[in-house]
Amino acid sequence: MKDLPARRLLLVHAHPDDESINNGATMALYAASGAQVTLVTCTLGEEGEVIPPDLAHLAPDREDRLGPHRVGELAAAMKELGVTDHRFLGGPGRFRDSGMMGVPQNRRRRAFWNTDVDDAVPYLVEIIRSMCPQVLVTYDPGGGYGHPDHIQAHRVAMRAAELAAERAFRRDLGAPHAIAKIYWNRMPRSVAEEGFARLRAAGGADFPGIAEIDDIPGVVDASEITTEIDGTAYAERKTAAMRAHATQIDVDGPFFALSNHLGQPIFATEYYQLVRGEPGAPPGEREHDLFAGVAA
Ligand SMILES: CC(=O)N[C@H]1[C@@H](O[C@@H]2[C@H](O)[C@H](O)[C@@H](O)[C@H](O)[C@H]2O)O[C@H](CO)[C@@H](O)[C@@H]1O
Ligand SMILES: [Zn+2]
Repeated sequence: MKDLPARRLLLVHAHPDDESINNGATMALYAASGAQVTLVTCTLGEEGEVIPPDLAHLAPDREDRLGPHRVGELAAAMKELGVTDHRFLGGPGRFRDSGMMGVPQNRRRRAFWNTDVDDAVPYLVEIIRSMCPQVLVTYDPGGGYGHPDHIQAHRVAMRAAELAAERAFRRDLGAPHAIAKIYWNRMPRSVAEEGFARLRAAGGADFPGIAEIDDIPGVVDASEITTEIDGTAYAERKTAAMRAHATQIDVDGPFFALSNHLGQPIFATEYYQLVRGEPGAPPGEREHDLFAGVAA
């Protein structure tokens, strides 16, 4: 197909930091294998909190310069993962971070949550039709943990995947392309529980508290998991990418905390649920490759 790499993976995320937390090892693994890894981030994370005191001036209720700063954090994180193709949906700053569910920022004019899905979708259709991914990764319908921008990123990603394949939809955005496999980010509850047991055994690391399992995005029963990607060889790259998001993530060895200072485990094996396309493993067995079963 054109002169594109043989394997092409597209990830759609809401804020700079989500990609490293959810898929850092997977992205590093496929980038190292020569696949094209394209990250689309829907906002700049303008409404985030700020962990380092010396950067507190960037906050949205102060200088409101957190968005541009996080663009730099994302670039540093991508360098750690070896990912060279990362884009903002509609260009940097088109859709603004909406804040947590229920805050007044949800209703701002440019808030991603306040955007009609069909106004955002064409920007992603154009990307899909230009890089022709065989695999798409995004959040489940609940956005992993209910953040409005995560829910909206799910909606835009799923709708764009559908319309990108429609022959009658906006041919000015490129030739139709059907994505072979679509996955949602998931975490088996049993693995999450084991991770928190490790954190407690380590005395909670250096964090003042420990997060709850339901703070981890996409936790489901292990029976829902179709695919696990063993990124052990890329654990240090994932951790380095998470450290690069210094305004949002505080890393302590194999553990981290967000700006709520509640410790969570870092997982080098990352889990997925195949929701569109044919599984690449026998019934009852998990895939160990997102491209399993995809025609070369
Ligand atoms: C991982 C993620 O999606 N982070 C979002 C989230 O940030 C959280 C938010 O600031 C919350 O108030 C804190 O308690 C929590 O610690 C943060 O992780 O929401 C932000 C605002 O929309 C967003 O910028 C950030 O990327
Ligand atoms: Zn997020």
